[in-house]
Amino acid sequence: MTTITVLGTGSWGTALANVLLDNGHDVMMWGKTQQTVDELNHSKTNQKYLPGITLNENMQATSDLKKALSFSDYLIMAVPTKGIREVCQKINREADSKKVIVHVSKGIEPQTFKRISQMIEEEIHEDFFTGVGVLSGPSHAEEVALRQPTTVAVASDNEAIRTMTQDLFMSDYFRVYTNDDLIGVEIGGALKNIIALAVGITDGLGHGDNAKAALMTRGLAEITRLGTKMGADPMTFLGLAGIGDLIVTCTSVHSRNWKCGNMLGKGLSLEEALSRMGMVVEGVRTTEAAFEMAQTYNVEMPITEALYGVLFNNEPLETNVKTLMNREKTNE
Ligand SMILES: NC(=O)c1ccc[n+]([C@@H]2O[C@H](COP(=O)([O-])OP(=O)(O)OC[C@H]3O[C@@H](n4cnc5c(N)ncnc54)[C@H](O)[C@@H]3O)[C@@H](O)[C@H]2O)c1
Ligand SMILES: O=P(O)(O)OC[C@H](O)CO
Repeated sequence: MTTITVLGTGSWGTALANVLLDNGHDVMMWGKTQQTVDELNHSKTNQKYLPGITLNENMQATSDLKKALSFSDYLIMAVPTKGIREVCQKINREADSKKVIVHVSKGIEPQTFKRISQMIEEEIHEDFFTGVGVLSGPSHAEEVALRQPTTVAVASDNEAIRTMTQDLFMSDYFRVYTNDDLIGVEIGGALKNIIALAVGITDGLGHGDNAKAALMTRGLAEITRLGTKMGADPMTFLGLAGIGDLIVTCTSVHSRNWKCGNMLGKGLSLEEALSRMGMVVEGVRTTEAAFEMAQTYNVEMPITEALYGVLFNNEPLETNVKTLMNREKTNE
């Protein structure tokens, strides 16, 4: 049995804590919302994020970060990309020992173009830092919390973090592969959300499966182009953190990014769609980052550019579909 601290009491942090508890580990969750913390402790549920699901009976949580950090030196960080730096700064204030941090978030920071492991490395003081990894792949919290078969990859430059994380999470319903391409695993997880938004839009517009397949296939080409420019191994995009996650996010009824895109396709504004979601839709912020990266590094990303125009410049959906279809003819 290992002690583990999970930071973030949203859908994904809760589902992953449940996997670790099912594996017999001693887990402490930390969240900033006292009501959710109380519910996890007393009802063993998290109705806002995982409605109708009863969690492991040993589920425990606290809103006291110092207590959560003194519980374990192995941290799972499960907060949206936007909150990563803030949580790291809080760790610097409250920690008293070195930590391994495995994050499970999927995004890239606009303007800096930083991946999440890079933000963590920048923010966490060396006195509190052992190393960083990422757990990613096709995995919706709603299914993991129901113990439905799921496969993911763990990546880190540190082999001990890869194998330790694999050992802690592996179970008969949660299979973990190691991967030594940290850049590729993080980029794949982040960029697939852009394509899922685009697929949601095309589905919302009433287009068919041909359009969906086209966006996924040409989307994977964009992800691979930018990813390799950032230093990823192109083969990673044919694995769980690449095409695997792209498939699930573009086709699952659980996907927040697909649902948000679908509402846009049906005519809602971005503000309306986001407020109806009530959960993080990482692809919106990542579209901003990837659009800027494409310009800066001169990478061709037509789907990302079209989506950026829709999300941030109020460009009409149908016009952008026509623009994509009528781009200069080219070779596949
Ligand atoms: N939900 C999934 O199925 C799933 C699966 C794989 C990866 N992810 C990724 O995990 C990350 C978290 O997603 P989620 O689905 O759990 O989101 P969510 O919207 O369900 O929950 C987010 C949680 O983070 C908390 N939070 C937000 N900002 C915070 C801050 N600054 N400090 C502390 N807590 C903060 C919120 O209170 C909430 O509890 C995202 O990057 C997402 O892409 C989600
Ligand atoms: O629900 P989404 O769109 O945030 O996707 C969640 C996970 O990344 C799927 O693997």
